[in-house]
Amino acid sequence: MKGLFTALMVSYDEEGNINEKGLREIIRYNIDVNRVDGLYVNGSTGENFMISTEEKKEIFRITKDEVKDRVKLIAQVGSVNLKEAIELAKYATDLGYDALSAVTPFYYKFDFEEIKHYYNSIINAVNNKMIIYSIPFLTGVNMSVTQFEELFENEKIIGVKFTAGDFYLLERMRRAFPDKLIYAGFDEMLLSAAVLGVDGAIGSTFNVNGERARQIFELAQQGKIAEAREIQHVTNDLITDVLDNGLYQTLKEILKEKGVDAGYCRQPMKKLSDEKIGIAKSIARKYW
Ligand SMILES: CC(=O)N[C@H](C=O)[C@@H](O)[C@H](O)[C@H](O)CO
Ligand SMILES: CC(=O)C(=O)O
Repeated sequence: MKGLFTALMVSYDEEGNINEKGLREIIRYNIDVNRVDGLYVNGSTGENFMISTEEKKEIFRITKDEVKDRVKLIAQVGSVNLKEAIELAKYATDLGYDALSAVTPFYYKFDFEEIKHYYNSIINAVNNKMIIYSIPFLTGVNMSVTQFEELFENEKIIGVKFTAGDFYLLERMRRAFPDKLIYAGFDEMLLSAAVLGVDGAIGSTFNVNGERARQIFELAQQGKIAEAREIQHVTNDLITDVLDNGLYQTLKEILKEKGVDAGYCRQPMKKLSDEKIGIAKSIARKYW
């Protein structure tokens, strides 16, 4: 389960319905061109927190059907609705997903005891493994090394997707948990995280920039830091341009430029203006 995982985008049509043909094209592009080791399905990048339970299941089903066993699959099932999270955990496990992941429960200020109960309830309901999805800038949930340690006492909890810029905490986690899987979550900090010894990375920009991400990660592992840094610089020029123009919408427009029917984002995310579509197209020309 080590390596690079794309946080999979989902193609929606202009009315916000899942475009199955487009989703399958995005999946194939990730396997054939980005050549990632796996897909992280129904994360933030999949616009998971704006869709229904049935739609989440449909995306899990289509993705597994398209991938078969060609790459590893992680199903993000986390939800403030714990019953939904358990239902999705069972569904994805039955489909044959290699691991589950769940975002820390958000919106209400759950205390640690509640968070721990949430993770153990999900993973103990199924015969599968759990990767904690920690993304404090969106959830407001910050956990300490000691709290991660308490969660990791459950052997079915095998790792964490660490989407934060706190490299002190990341180093402490690597030191404390040499046998757990740590995935870097911010693509713009991939090199720094790789130097600290993460096992892999999960990223939205890998939908278009998988090849450069691979180079950064592997060069870092070989100790070729100066070379890796040059590729991180280009990658971050790209990421800065994408973030300035609207993250998920721009990634979808770039995919369209590459012939992939990536569709639109789900409302309330807005459509890009014609001007911004033009900028997205120029980004696609500039970096490829
Ligand atoms: C919220 C979100 O999309 N996070 C992604 C994964 O953690 C990242 O891949 C970022 O999108 C990316 O690093 C750009 O900031
Ligand atoms: C990678 C990431 O944050 C996500 O899509 O869940």
